[in-house]
Amino acid sequence: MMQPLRVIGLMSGTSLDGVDAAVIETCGERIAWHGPSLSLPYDPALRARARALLDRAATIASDNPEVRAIEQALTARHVEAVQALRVQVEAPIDLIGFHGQTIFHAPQQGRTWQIGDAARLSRETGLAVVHDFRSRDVSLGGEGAPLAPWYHAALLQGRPGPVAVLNIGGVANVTMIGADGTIVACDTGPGNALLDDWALRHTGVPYDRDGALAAAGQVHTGIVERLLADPFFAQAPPKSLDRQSFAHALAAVDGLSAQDGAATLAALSVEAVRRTVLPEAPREWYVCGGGRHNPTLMAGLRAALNAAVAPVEMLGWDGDALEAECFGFLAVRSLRGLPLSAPGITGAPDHETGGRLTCAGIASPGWLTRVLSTPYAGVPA
Ligand SMILES: Nc1ncnc2c1ncn2[C@@H]1O[C@H](COP(=O)(O)OP(=O)(O)OP(=O)(O)O)[C@@H](O)[C@H]1O
Ligand SMILES: CC(=O)N[C@H]1[C@@H]2OC[C@@H](O2)[C@@H](O)[C@@H]1O[C@H](C)C(=O)O
Repeated sequence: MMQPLRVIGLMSGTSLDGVDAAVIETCGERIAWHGPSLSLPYDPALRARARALLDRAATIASDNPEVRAIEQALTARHVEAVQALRVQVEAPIDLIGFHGQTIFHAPQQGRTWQIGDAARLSRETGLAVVHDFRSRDVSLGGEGAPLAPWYHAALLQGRPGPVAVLNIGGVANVTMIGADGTIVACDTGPGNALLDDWALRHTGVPYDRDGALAAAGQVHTGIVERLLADPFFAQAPPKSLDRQSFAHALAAVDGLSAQDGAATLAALSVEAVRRTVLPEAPREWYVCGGGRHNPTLMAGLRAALNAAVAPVEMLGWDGDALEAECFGFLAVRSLRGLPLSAPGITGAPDHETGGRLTCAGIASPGWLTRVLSTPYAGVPA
């Protein structure tokens, strides 16, 4: 068994609220230690600039000066996150897993785009960086997302299925571990993104804090049903979404009161989860991501799913750090050539690895040889 590496995982999700960073010790198959974590918010101006990119990312060139300027500003925030976390850990860090900021995701066009300057991150921290986790999967015909399932499976090891982990970020995604350990995963639909955009427009606050707006409104079920008629919802996994895939839902609720619009968008997110086509009905749903802080979404899920629904804290996990930890875990898997995806997860043709290593300005670390020569012990049960 390989000695675990001490890794900082960095995730900046589709909510565009900031960078989550977490320390994890792992060999890429098991988790030896969950270290400290933190979140560094983007300032509102940076968030607004990044948000503005999303609507035009499909047609912008990769060397567009605004993209590159935002990329540098985001990278600087990631460097700060690493430095802030490092002072909390006495022992040295071996590696960084750097997701980057997704600004466009269209696997059917062979394209997924995460911005972030891995070479700068490596140079300014003096650490090796694994990044670009999704593009190999997409180039092989996979969805490139979700990639958290191997981490969810490692966390759930030994827990009898069928059990589901639901991440409610800007987009929501589920991992289901079946009774025989089979992993099936996909994005379920919008998570918080539509609610965030709606709340910003109507209240000036970029999210529906504690679900208060939605709780005070009426669900317009006709609109929810019309939106759910989109073939995405009846499609079996694998499938994934861009943050903007359901931006037209905002137009569908236009004209409703702030409360009714929020209630209707929250119901869309919940109903999309309920209708997700899974091979087995999970008996337990464990929820991570910012959406678990929204009591209206959580109450909706409890009412809609014929199963136990609880935040992942019930299992002793940290639902705000989970995705950042995940990219630390996947960084080690990438170094070892272990799968990041699989046919039942992203629709990749086989168990596929991915990610790229960037070491800018640091000597070849001794542990790298050790990692690369450690045989893979097998697919985690
Ligand atoms: N107290 C709260 N009440 C309601 N919503 C909340 C609360 N706290 C966080 N959220 C929601 O969680 C979001 C942030 O969630 P999270 O950090 O999981 O998203 P992300 O990682 O950016 O997304 P993704 O998983 O899609 O990449 C906020 O934008 C907001 O919508
Ligand atoms: C393309 C992309 O960045 N997708 C994200 C997004 O945010 C949630 C959902 O959509 C999920 O598919 C994925 O992130 C998680 C961490 C994943 O890959 O598992």
